[in-house]
Amino acid sequence: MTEGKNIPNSSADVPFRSKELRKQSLIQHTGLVGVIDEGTKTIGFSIYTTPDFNEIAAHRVELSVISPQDGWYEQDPLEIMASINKCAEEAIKQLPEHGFSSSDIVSVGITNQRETTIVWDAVTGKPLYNAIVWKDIRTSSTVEKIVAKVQDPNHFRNITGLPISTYFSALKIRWLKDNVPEVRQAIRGQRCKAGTVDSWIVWNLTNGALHITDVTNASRTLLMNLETQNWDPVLLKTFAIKEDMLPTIRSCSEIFGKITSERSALRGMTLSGIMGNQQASLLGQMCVKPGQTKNTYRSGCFLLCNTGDKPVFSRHGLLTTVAYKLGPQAPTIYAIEGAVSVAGHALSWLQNKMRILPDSRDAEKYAEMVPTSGDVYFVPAFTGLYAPYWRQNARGIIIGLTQFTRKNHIVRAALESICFQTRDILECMHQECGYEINKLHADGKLTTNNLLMQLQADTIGMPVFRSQLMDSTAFGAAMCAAQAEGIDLCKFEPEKRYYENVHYDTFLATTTDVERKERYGKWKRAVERSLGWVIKQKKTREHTEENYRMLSSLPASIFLISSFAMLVHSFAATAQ
Ligand SMILES: Nc1ncnc2c1ncn2[C@@H]1O[C@H](COP(=O)(O)OP(=O)(O)O)[C@@H](O)[C@H]1O
Ligand SMILES: O=P(O)(O)OC[C@H](O)CO
Repeated sequence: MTEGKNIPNSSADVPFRSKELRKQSLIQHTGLVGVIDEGTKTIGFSIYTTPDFNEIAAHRVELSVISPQDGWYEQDPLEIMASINKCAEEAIKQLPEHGFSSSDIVSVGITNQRETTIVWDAVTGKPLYNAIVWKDIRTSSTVEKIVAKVQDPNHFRNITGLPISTYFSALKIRWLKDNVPEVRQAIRGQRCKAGTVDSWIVWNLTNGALHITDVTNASRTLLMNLETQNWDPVLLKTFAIKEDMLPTIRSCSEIFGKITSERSALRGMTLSGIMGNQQASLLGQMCVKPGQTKNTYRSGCFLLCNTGDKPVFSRHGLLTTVAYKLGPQAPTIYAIEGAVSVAGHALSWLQNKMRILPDSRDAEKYAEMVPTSGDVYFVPAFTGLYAPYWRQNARGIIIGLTQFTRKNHIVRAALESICFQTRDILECMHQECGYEINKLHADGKLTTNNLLMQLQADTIGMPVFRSQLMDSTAFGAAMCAAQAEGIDLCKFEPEKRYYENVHYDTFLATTTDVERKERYGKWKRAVERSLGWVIKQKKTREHTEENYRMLSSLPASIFLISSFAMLVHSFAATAQ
């Protein structure tokens, strides 16, 4: 564990890849690569030059979330496609000012929020329900039932690398099958297709010609066998899912096919990369050697540690996942992952629900107004806790309040909660892999918060390297798409710094071992108190199939109004 003085900015004058650098570049460009970056909150399309990977054009839009009841998160699959088309169109419009046109785009890659599940009708191409988002916990009772039956939440861990949890796609597909009559009907008629968001995007962009996914996304479904990298018959049987509903599993980087959708400005271009967004940012952060670790700070946090060509199976609740497979014949590289379900989302909550922050971007300013959190600890277990606790029955707490507590202390405690949760996972990774993790690569929107980065270094006692390429995700996906055989826009050689425009800011720890131990001990005590709060999952009216049938038989407007009323009700309840 390193200690030292804070060196905030090593290259602060270059906030992100500068236009000047691009102009001076002597590199002979080999073509452009476009990336669809479909995140939970934001959808974007970015265009990079190759082989130097400068982002020369981008457009991003926010994606709405539908939350019909507590713990349910849905998104509109049609809005996802419309947003992708909009972003591609707008980004392409920016090309002429850089001396390029859309015909220079040689290849397109996709990177997406993982686990989120969509089912659609293969004949009409229409979604049969909203996308069920990864953090949705409507399947809690099914998880409980399955775990009770197999007697162990880790029953499938040696096959999939994952515990049985609401997080993964298998549970969501099963729920859709059990609760949505249209889905059952489509299954009976053999017209039901299911997949993660990448599959939905590819299906739409190719007018239904391709139903595929890549091995990183497939490894998050709880249906893929990590060894064979095929859908596993035992798991398909357990969740009663037919293989013909599921996409074909491919590598992350190969020529998949042409974009044919007349709605897309990308029509005629070649699709050659697909990666789950957290794996893409691992690649984008150049964490290509065993032991190299990154954390992406967004609504949630996702820490991945590269474990090389052998999967490491966790004993402490981390996930084993495919990191990347850069071609059909390329070796499969694995990672061990810990996810923090509520990171930036805690700030959004303070902003939108508690209204003690005007904007989550003000968190730094507010937290800096107090020297410490005043011994306040905030465990944002809104939907339970993920790794290493895996406790669905935990709920959020703010503890240590006194008459002197101000909102600034709570904001600071929210930032610290992100750091403590990160430390929880790093400690586990160290125990699981035995690697001496001695630095942390950081990216994601939240990393613009300097105080958060400093608190992170202070909490873990090791340097934090913040990528100035805030979007390592899209960057990783661009490299993946650009190096596909037959495209050959670049060779993936992380040692050769084609990517020399990637700058890092370094934050060094300023705390002592004793201070860190004391504060972390208190965090652990706070977590203890948050566990087991939910005694029994309440079966609300809306959970029942009968009620779903009733709602779906109502005219859409009434359904919308009733959903809106529920939403208003929940807002009102939280505002009180
Ligand atoms: N400048 C910022 N400072 C602090 N928090 C931020 C900042 N920008 C975004 N956030 C937080 O990051 C989260 C959104 O990150 P984003 O990358 O857009 O979303 P997602 O992870 O959902 O795709 C929000 O929860 C917000 O609170
Ligand atoms: O879109 P993000 O950044 O919230 O990422 C979501 C993850 O892929 C879920 O596992």
